[in-house]
Order: sequence, then structure tokens, then C-alpha cells
Amino acid sequence: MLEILTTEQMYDADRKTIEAGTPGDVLMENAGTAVVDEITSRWSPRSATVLCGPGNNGGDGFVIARLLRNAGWSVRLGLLCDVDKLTGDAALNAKRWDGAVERLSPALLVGAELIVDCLFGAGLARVIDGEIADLVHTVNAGNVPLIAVDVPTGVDGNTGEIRGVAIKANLTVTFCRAKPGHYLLPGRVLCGELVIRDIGIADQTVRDIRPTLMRNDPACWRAGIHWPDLDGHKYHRGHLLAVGGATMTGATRLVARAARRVGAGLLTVVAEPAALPVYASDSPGIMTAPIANLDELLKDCRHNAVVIGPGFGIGDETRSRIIQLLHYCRCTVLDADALTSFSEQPSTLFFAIQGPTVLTPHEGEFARLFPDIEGDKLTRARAAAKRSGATVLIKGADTVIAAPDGRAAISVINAPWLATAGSGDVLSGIIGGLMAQGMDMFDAACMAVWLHARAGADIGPGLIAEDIPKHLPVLLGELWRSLPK
Ligand SMILES: NC(=O)C1=CN([C@@H]2O[C@H](COP(=O)(O)OP(=O)(O)OC[C@H]3O[C@@H](n4cnc5c(N)ncnc54)[C@H](OP(=O)(O)O)[C@@H]3O)[C@@H](O)[C@H]2O)[C@@H](O)CC1
Ligand SMILES: Nc1ncnc2c1ncn2[C@@H]1O[C@H](COP(=O)(O)OP(=O)(O)O)[C@@H](O)[C@H]1O
Ligand SMILES: [K+]
Repeated sequence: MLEILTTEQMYDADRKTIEAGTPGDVLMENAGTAVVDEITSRWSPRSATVLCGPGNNGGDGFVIARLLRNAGWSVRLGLLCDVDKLTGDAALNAKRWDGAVERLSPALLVGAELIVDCLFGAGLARVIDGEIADLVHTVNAGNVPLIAVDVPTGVDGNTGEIRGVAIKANLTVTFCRAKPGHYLLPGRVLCGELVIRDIGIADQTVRDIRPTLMRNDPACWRAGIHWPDLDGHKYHRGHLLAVGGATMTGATRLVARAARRVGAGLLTVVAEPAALPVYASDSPGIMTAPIANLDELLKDCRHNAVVIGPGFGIGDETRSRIIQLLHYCRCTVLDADALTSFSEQPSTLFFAIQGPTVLTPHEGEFARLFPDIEGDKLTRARAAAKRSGATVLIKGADTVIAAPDGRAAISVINAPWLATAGSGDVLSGIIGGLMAQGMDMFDAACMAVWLHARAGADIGPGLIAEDIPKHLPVLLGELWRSLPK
């Protein structure tokens, strides 16, 4: 279930399944059954209110109300429109519900000990306002479990954006595959726990839609990892140049630690001579070289990867260094100051990018480099990758990675502990270390984000950036042992 489908792709999968012989009301029954399963496995029977909208999301609500009542729950159901306005499978399931159909109003919530939100799902077509918006506010203000069906009402399934107001759920149950809005902020937070349930749409039907967006998972890139050969040597694992700042040396020291831990065969920090002893004393396993030799170093094709930007400083010197090194088409990671240095002339940078390059902006750096690209994070990452010819990784709690060819992935691991200075530097080092070993740029960016997020989640409270590289052997060992032997 790694694919993420847009609402349009999901409608397509529904339609193809129905055309292939599964009636729509069977899908709706399966959807309602799945939601009731998830509810009854978490909460004991109690008074529930099901809020139904005018479309098929509301139709799911009628199934849920019936099944909960059959399971011994006391259920009230409110409908946004007249029951005779319902059509298709929703109308069919309204007939199968033998309880009262009440008008949607705050009175429905009095005494409710659990609320099921079936107002709008994939069909949310415009901003929610007026009485429905008031009801959403009242529901959110209550203190009872709130279960959203498909998506929390008000969350745009494709973008995760709030259309007016939105339900803040404790649990969201969606069907077949997740949608981008389940993982992009703020939708990701509004979903609460997310459960994806099969309702009878075949995997092949999903594959036929050719989704290009995935949940970032080892299954997407495990086959692309370059593990060391039994008879290999260090040069087979790449030689990464980490271009370091003259004064803010911590950032590139973190880059170096991460790149070496993830397996880069050799690592040289290239910096102003005065700073080299600081880098050299950080760890006996690294080499150092003066930055005046950068050109010479790059002429040696064994130096196959470069990370530049963290702690490097902003300005002309940074720009010219980067243009100079991009000329060699080595695997390159451009982060932090490397990105900000091109805020005034981004097209100069994009023109110079010819080899495998990963850009790793946080939201601020992204806005400086791509000021005219707007929209949700996924749309922006894809547009930026297409424009720059690089893999673009926009950082944050909902990190998105996009390749110039349109492939994209969203990180689905929650790891708020990563919000600490230096953790982005570690991420750049991991990407550089993986590319140095020969991994494809998009796969390397995805794998690095996964390792980084898993380290964040595993280490948890108290994490500092220096802890992340130390945890990499555990995660790499896990990946190594999971290979078919
Ligand atoms: N076989 C299947 O397809 C399956 C589908 N399944 C379920 O179906 C759901 C999708 O159903 P759906 O397409 O009917 O859309 P839905 O979200 O119910 O809303 C559409 C209605 O809302 C209205 N409306 C929209 N925005 C509004 C607003 N801001 N303010 C007010 N009104 C607004 C809109 O009105 P209109 O724009 O037409 O005027 C229309 O009447 C999906 O999320 C899943 O739960 C499952 O059962 C599995 C099988
Ligand atoms: N709430 C969060 N949840 C998960 N990851 C986060 C969160 N906030 C920040 N991060 C991650 O932490 C890292 C911070 O990087 P960055 O902003 O470049 O900081 P620095 O420059 O100090 O290293 C990024 O990988 C980002 O995705
Ligand atoms: K909903």
C-alpha cells in the first residue's frame, strides 16, 4: 500500500473496480464495515452520533450507523440535506437505515460520546462556510473521540489544505490507498491516527493507474542500495568532498560524521587552511585539504561526490565555488547557504546544474530560491525539480522529495525530535554519503530521509543532531538483515 493516490485517481480506481463487476454498494458496505471494525476495536459501545453529508461520504455514514447499531451501540444520525436528495449508493444505504434521520444541528451532539464525521470526503468541492462551518467548530470544541471517514471534513484530499474549516480527528479511516492530503500539513495533523483499509480494489487496478507518488518506504529504494562487495575496497565506496566553512565548522563536521557512518569510503573536508585543524581534530578518520585545491581535487574522478552549503557563508565566493564545482558534474548536494546564495539569481544555478544534484531547502530557503512557485508542498517540490533539473527535497514534518521526471515521495514517519539545530546538516551528509556510493540521486534522497526520520523516531526525546549519525549502523543493519539471502 505504498502508492498515494490523488482523489481523481481514487475515483478512477473505484470506477474501474465497479466496471470490473464489484457493485458500488459493495465497496460502500466494505468501507463502512472497515470503519466500524476500527471503531469497535478501540472503543466500547457508547452513544455515537454520525454526521452525514449529501454524497457518498454520507452514504458511508448510513452504513456505519446501521452496523454500529447492530453491534449494540446507541446511534443518532444527522443528515445535511433532505433524504430524498441522496442518490445512488448513498440513497440505497439511507433506505437500509431504519433509525431516525435528524437535521444536522448542534443538538445532535448533546450526549454524544463518539462522533463519526461523514460530511465530506473526496468530493469536497469548495470552501466550507455558514452553518456547516459553525457545526465543525462545535464538533472540534467537544472532548469526545472524533473519527473521520476517508478524510476529515474540510481537508483537501489532494493538498492537505483546509478549505475554510476542518474537523480535527483522533482517527481517520481511509480506503484502498492514502491521498496526499493525509500526509501533507496541516491535513496530516488533522487526521490524527491514519488507518488505510482494503475495500476490495485490486492492487493491479491501482498499478494500472500508474501512480508516481509514494509513501517513503524502504520498499521503494531498497534494491538501489549499493552494499559493499565482499572483495571491494574503500574507493569502491566513493570519496566525498565536504566543503566546509571557515568559521562555522560544526555544520560540516556533522555532514562528515553522517556521510562516513552511512558508508562513504573516504571523506575529505575541504576548507580554508586556518580551519582545517578544527576539522582534522574532530575525528581521526577524516582527511582535510585546502579549499584552494578544490579544482585540482575535482579533476580526480575518484572524488565523485560533493556536499556544500552547511556553514559555508552566503555571497559571491559561495556562488563562484558552486558554479565551478557543478562544472565537474559530480554527485552534488546543495544545502543551506549554497541555496540562499542564489536567491538573487536562481537561474544561474539551475543553468549550471548538469549532473546528479540534490537541493535540500527548508521552507525559508525554498521561498528564496523559488519565490514564484506556490501551492502545496508536493506541487511546489515537483515544479522546483522540473525547473532546476535537480532532485528537490523540501524539509519539515511532512518532508517531500521530488525528481525532475515527476516521481515523488512523502515522508510518513513522525519524528518531531528532529527539529533541532544541525539535524539538516546530518541529512545532507547522509545524502552525500549514499550518492558517493553510487546510489541514484532520488533514491539516495529518499533513503536519507527515511534513515533520518527513523533515527529521530527511535532516539526520541533528548535527541541532538550528533546522535543521528551514531544511530545509522542500527538502521543500516536492519536494512541489511532484511535482504533476501
Ligand atoms: N464507489 C465509491 O466511489 C466509493 C466512495 N466512497 C466514499 O465516497 C466519498 C466520495 O463521495 P462523493 O464523490 O459523493 O463526495 P463527498 O465527499 O461525499 O461530497 C460530495 C457532496 O458534497 C457537496 N459539497 C462538496 N463540498 C461542499 C461544501 N464545501 N459545502 C457544501 N457542500 C459541498 C457536493 O455538492 P455539489 O458540489 O455537487 O453541489 C456533493 O453533494 C469518499 O470520500 C468515500 O468516503 C466509499 O464509499 C468507497 C466507495
Ligand atoms: N516537526 C518536525 N518533524 C519532523 N522533522 C522535522 C520537524 N522539524 C524539522 N524537522 C527536520 O529537521 C531537519 C532540520 O533541518 P534544517 O532546518 O536545515 O536545520 P539545520 O540547518 O539546523 O540543520 C530537517 O530534516 C527537517 O525535515
Ligand atoms: K469525512
